[in-house]
Amino acid sequence: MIQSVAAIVFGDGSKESSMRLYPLTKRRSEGAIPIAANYRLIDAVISNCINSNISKIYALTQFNSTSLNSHLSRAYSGAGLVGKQGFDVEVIAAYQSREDQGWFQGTADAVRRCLWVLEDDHNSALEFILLPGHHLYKMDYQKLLAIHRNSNADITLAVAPSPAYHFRHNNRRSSFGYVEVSSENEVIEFRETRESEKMNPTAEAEHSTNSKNCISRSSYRSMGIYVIKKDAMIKLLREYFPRANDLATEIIPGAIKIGMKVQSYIFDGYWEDMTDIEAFYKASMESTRNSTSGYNFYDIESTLYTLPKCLPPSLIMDAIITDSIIGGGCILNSCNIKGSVIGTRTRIGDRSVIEDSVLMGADIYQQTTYGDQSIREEGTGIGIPIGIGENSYIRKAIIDKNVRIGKNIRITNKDNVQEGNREALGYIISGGIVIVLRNAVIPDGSII
Ligand SMILES: Nc1ncnc2c1ncn2[C@@H]1O[C@H](COP(=O)(O)OP(=O)(O)O[C@H]2O[C@H](CO)[C@@H](O)[C@H](O)[C@H]2O)[C@@H](O)[C@H]1O
Repeated sequence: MIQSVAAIVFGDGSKESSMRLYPLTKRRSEGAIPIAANYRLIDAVISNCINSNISKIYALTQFNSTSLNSHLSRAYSGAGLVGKQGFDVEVIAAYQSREDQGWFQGTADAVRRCLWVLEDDHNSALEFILLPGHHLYKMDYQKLLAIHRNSNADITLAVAPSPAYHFRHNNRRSSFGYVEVSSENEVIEFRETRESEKMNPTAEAEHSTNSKNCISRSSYRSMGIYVIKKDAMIKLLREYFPRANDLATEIIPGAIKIGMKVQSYIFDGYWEDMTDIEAFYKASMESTRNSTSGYNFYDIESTLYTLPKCLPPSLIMDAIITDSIIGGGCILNSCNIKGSVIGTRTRIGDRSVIEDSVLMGADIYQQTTYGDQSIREEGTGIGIPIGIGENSYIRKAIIDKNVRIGKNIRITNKDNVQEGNREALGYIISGGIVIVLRNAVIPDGSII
């Protein structure tokens, strides 16, 4: 286990950052979003730490953090993580004190206000690895740390080639970190680039020679992942930039300006930073295919950990299921499921068809008999049990947790709406994908 480095995982900081995956973040932070039937997004980053033998992990949480805090402490604290003794995830929820009034104002402010914990005598870390908590990727952080140490850098950024995908589809993205590096991969320039300022994608991919400085340059996208020497971090946050709130827009460019050594680690593996609903949907659909693209959930060399649950095996009766993943404890009657993610404790009624969709499942098994007519009031939604009723058709949708979907409904985005807020009716359409809100009730016969 590496004792000299500790990880700082960012939960979710603000209303703004939580909007990119809205409405999945209406009542939870980004890291707590269920993914691939059995997991939460934050499991990917925590598992990277565990698989990289980083034993001390601080999770800084603030906005909509109840379910994230609960998942982290139940899954990874104390005896929760079976067979992985010595690992510790410490949740530091945003707090106020006599000196520090108000909430954390950004990533730099959050770290600064937790320095007293990070500086603790019991904490032997000499470096910190700072990680966004909602990205889906596998990275051996030891490789990143090796680059950082071998180049004797103060800060090392993980960077990725900029895929054209982000330029073509990502209209809602407000900013990303644009990095220029020298032929030795030292960072020459870092700036957080607004959508309107984006460089031409073809030009960006090209390597260029800066005639003035005679430096060969290449451009990359920052992954928002940083290794920082403890001393440098304390100096940057307390002495040089005591009022800076944000790491990306203030601290990193500031460090380059004052001459600190900022190195880059080029990562060319699968990485999805979940910048919007379309990205989440795409990553979910990839999880249903046995292909080399996408996140490998089946890699025994790097286990994806999560909260162990005492769930019975899924009960599948006369159903036809293709190209799909099914979580634990589901009850699937005579239904047809294709290209879909079926979350834990999902119930689906007879003759229903689910295609290219993500069902997040349920937190509880309902005690009512499924479809009990005696408690149903037609057209009102009253008496509809959690799950999908019989004879319903759902295509290209995300159904959040604990949703009660009646019988004979159709969710296919029949009018081909691209963006639409129908929260009062229990759903939102984003990028042409219908998202049914957590706990929503969709009455019998509804057509969306
Ligand atoms: N006060 C707070 N407390 C706890 N958590 C907080 C927080 N404020 C923010 N966070 C979390 O910290 C992470 C970074 O969030 P930011 O909003 O600062 O940057 P963004 O994700 O847009 O871009 C970043 O990541 C992209 C890659 O996705 C880079 O390109 C870009 O340079 C970089 O700024 C997110 O996981 C966010 O939820």
